Order: sequence, then structure tokens, then C-alpha cells
Amino acid sequence: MAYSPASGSYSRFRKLLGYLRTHRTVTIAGIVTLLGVNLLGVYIPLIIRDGVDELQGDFNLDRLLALVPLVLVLASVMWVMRMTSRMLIFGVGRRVEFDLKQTIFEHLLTLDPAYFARNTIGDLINRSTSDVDNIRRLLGFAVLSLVNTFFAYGFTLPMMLLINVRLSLMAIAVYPLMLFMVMLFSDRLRVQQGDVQEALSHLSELVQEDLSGIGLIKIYAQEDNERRAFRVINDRLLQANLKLAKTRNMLFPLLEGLASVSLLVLLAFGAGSITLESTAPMPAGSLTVGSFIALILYAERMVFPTALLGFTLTAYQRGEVSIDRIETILLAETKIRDAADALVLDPAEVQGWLKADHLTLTYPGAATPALQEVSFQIAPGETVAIVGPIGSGKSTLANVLPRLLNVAPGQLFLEGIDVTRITLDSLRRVIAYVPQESFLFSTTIRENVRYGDPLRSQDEVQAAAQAAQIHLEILNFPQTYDTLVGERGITLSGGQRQRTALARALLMDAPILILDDALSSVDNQTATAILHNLSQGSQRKTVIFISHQLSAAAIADRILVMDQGRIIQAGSHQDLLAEGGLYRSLWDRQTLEAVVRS
Ligand SMILES: Nc1ncnc2c1ncn2[C@@H]1O[C@H](COP(=O)(O)OP(=O)(O)OP(=O)(O)O)[C@@H](O)[C@H]1O
Repeated sequence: MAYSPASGSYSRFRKLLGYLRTHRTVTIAGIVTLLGVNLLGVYIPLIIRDGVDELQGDFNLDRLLALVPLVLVLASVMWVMRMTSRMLIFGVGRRVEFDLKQTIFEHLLTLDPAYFARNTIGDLINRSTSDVDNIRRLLGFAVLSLVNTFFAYGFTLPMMLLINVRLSLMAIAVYPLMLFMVMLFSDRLRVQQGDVQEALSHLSELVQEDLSGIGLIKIYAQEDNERRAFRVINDRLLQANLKLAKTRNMLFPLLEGLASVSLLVLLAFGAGSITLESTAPMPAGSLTVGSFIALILYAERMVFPTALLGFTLTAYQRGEVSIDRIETILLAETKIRDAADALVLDPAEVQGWLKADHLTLTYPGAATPALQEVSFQIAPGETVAIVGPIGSGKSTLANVLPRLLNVAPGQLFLEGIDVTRITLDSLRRVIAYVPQESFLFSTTIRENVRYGDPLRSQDEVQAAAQAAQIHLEILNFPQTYDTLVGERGITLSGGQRQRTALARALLMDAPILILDDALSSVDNQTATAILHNLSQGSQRKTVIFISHQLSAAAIADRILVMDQGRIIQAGSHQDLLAEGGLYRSLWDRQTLEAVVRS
């Protein structure tokens, strides 16, 4: 996913307000507290001004001693309020971070598998963490700083003008120049920030892919190549960061320097305007020592937020880039969703009757359909094997049944109902599906088996494991069903993983079971035994068994032979052997291979 500003600054600003909507009370409380801080910040210099002017006429220790505690109390109140405002506003940033992470994760769960084939996990993780972090900073630091700047300019500047217009204007004369600089650098900063985030995503992608495929890297002795590839991307990130740092390091000191110039201007021109005669009428344009001190204190209050404009801007722009990157995820929509009038299937009423009627499916961007005019009917309780050469469309067919792929209306029916008119949830509940890659979570065997329904009892888990022919092996694991598997536990063999995944599907006791080459790492004899058991008994399910293992497929009630997206043969093993054609040649080849191996 390349970074492309999906929206203008205005709509990004509206997005930000949208993030804040649920926390508006706390945000407003934070801003009101900040308002209090600024009002006190304006008031305290006035007390100091009056105090200094009074003392100048007639020095009085009692008066001085009364003034100090007052300023101290007010300054302490201001300090407490400042702390409170920071806690409130930074807290909002943290809450928005929480909301966003939750929203992104929940949204990702709604997207169909094709989305994850198009976008890398590393990039998605980066957007859900680093980009969300940038938005938190924007809503914490940048909001606090922007509001602070707004109040400082709104209150402090008028007070300065009231004290002395000429000196105040001279002090802030450099500010327009500063704003001009900020605007000048703003686009460059945003583009450079986008480059950094993108390079960061590429780095996460590479780490994620390499660590997942670490075995492959070692087998092919590609450590050096991967090291070089990492260096290239890491270097790209370094260059992007250095470029950004260069721009920031040019802008920030410039802003800080210019902001301090206002203090120098005041000192240079203000000192000459001070009049020490407190009794005589003040000459026009002159000011008392107290007013001069207040003016300096005010100017200082302005310097800080103005000098911070650069940081605020970066935080804001970083956040803007990240808003775009996060919105790209949130705007992605799945085409596979419930129709407005979708039916909820009652699992008890589903027998397992499937019908495809000229089912055709073309992957986005593909030149030819992966499924072409596929028609069949599968009766309740029937065991149907689907065989065919590599890439003939078998997995596509398996994915279409539970609507993991977007099937057009009027082509696929369950119990005579168009699957596009059934809610996804109820459709998927009646189809147990074991994919080619058997994924296990890093938890115990028991939790893996009862993933579809964590409340199932140990007896039920065991019965499913027995049907999947893995129970006896589980008993040999260190803690039997409590053994941890995956990253935090033992590593299962390919065949053990497949049979654990099968047990997980069997536990769901769904009327339809799809096995997509799900026993490829299990020996032929065991695979045949499993399939035989599944197709026997009174509680027969509709079983769709996709496999390259023809000896196991041979025991199915019916075999569908696929080639180039079409069903080109259908019948029992004996019928198909007698018929000749593709099935016969596949069978002969496998039989010959088995003879050669033995
Ligand atoms: N996500 C996808 N995007 C585009 N094309 C795809 C996608 N998945 C599969 N295909 C293409 O669709 C065709 C059918 O693939 P499919 O995986 O269904 O075949 P298969 O019979 O299951 O193969 P195998 O026996 O190797 O598992 C192939 O040409 C494949 O390249």
C-alpha cells in the first residue's frame, strides 16, 4: 500500500474531530483548564507590574511580603491546572489510540482473505501501531500546543498592546516571518514524513516475511542476500529519516532564534522608554518599570508557543500522514457481506444439499476464469472427491462454497437457497472447512481443537481427535491435551498439524465438511481410514474431499475431475477408470509412482 494523501487537510481535520467525538467532554475539560492557565498567565504579570510600580514610589517591605505569597499561590494554582490540562489532553490521545487500534482490528476482521493477499502483514501491523502512535501524539501534544498557542495569542498579545503598542508591534514584527517559514516548509515536511512511514512499513514487511520463512532462508543459504536486502531497506529508512531531520533541524532553530529576537527587541528599545518618575504625568510612549517587566513576561509567554510551532507542525503533519494511511485500511470494504434481506439458516434444518449452476469465477486482474461454468449437485451425506491437476481450480471451488470468495448470485445453492442470500455467519456455521495450510494458534492442543466453540467438553474434544486419528499421539505429548503448540510450545509434524486442524473442524459437527488437500501430509492408509470413517455411520455428513491422493479419493461415492476451471469428468472410481481420459491417466501415473517408490 503506497502512501497517497487520500484527502485534503480539511477532511483530515474533520476526521480528527471525528476521533475526538466520543471523548469531547474530557477534551473540552482539558481545553477549559488550559484557558484557566492562560488567564492566570495573563493576570500574574499584572500583579507584578502593579507591585513593582508601587514599590518604586515608596518601598514597603510589608507590601512586598504580601505580594510574594499571592504570586506564589496563583503560580501554584496555575501549575496544578497546567498539569491537569496535560493529563486530560494526553489522556484523550491515549483513549483515541485505544479506539483506533480496536477499530482497525475489528475492521480487518471483516475483510475477505483476498485483501490480505494484496497487502502485507508487516505493512498492516505498522499502520496499526506506528501510525496510530502518530495520531496519539497529534491529539496529545499537537492539540495541547495548538490550543495553547491560540490562547497565548488571543490573551497575551492584547495585553501587550494595552501596555505599549509600539514596543509590542516591534516585538512581534518577526512573527509573520516565522509563520511564512512554517508554511514554506510544511509541504516538504509532510512528503518527507510520508516517506519515513512508508520505509518503516517496508522494513516491517521484510522482518515479518523473513522471520516467517526463516527455514527457507537457511535451506537455500540466503542469509547474505537477506542481510543485504535488509540493509538496503534499512538504509532507505535512514535516508528518509535524515532528510526529515535535516528539514526539521533547519526550521526549528530558525524559529527559536526568530522568536528570541522579540525579547532582544524589547530589551533594546524598551529600556529607553522607561520613565522612573512615577508621580509626574507619563510622557507619551513611555512606560513604568513594572509595565516593562510585565511586557517582558508577556513576550516570554509568546516566545515558547511560537518557537514550538515547528514541533507542533511536525506532530500535526506526522499525524496527517498517518490519518491517510489508517483511513486507507478503514475505507477498504469487502464485497462479501450479508445482503440486506439475508436469511439466517437454522443448522438443524440443513441436510447438506449443494448445487452449483454454471458457477463461474474470475480472480480480479486474471485473464481467464478460475472456475468456468461449473455445474454439479451433491446430495446430503454424499462423499465427493474433487481431483485434478495443479491449478485446475479445486481450491477455488472449496473457497467459494463458504463464500470466502465473492460468488455471483444465482450460481450456488445450499438446500436450494442461493448462498448470497444467506447470512455469512449462518452459512459458515454449517460448513466445516479445513484449508490446505493447517494453522494452529500458540495455545494448547485442547484450545486449538475447540477453537470454533471454546465451551466444548474434554470428552467432545477427545472424540473429535479420535475421529481425526490424532488422539493417541496427543496422549504421548508432554502434557497431553494441555501441551502448548506453536511459537510457545512444541512443534508438531506436518501430519500432526493437519489432523489437529481436522479435529477442530470435526468438533463443529457441521453438516458439510470440506477438506482442501487437508490430509496431504498424512500417509495414504491413515487418510483413507479417516475418510472411510467420515463417510460411514448414521450421522453422515456431506464431505467434499479435495486431494491429490487418488487412492483415498477412490473410496468417495463420486469423484469430480477438474481441469482448467471446468469439471470434465464425474462418476465413481470404477466408472472413471473404465471411461479413460484424465482420471485414468492421473491414476495410472500415481500407481506407477507408488510401484517405483516401493
Ligand atoms: N488469489 C488468487 N488470485 C489470482 N489468481 C489465483 C488466486 N488463487 C488462485 N489463482 C489462480 O486460479 C487458478 C486455480 O487455482 P486453485 O488454487 O483453485 O487450483 P488448485 O486446483 O487448487 O491447485 P493445487 O492443486 O495446486 O492446490 C490457478 O491458475 C491459480 O493461479
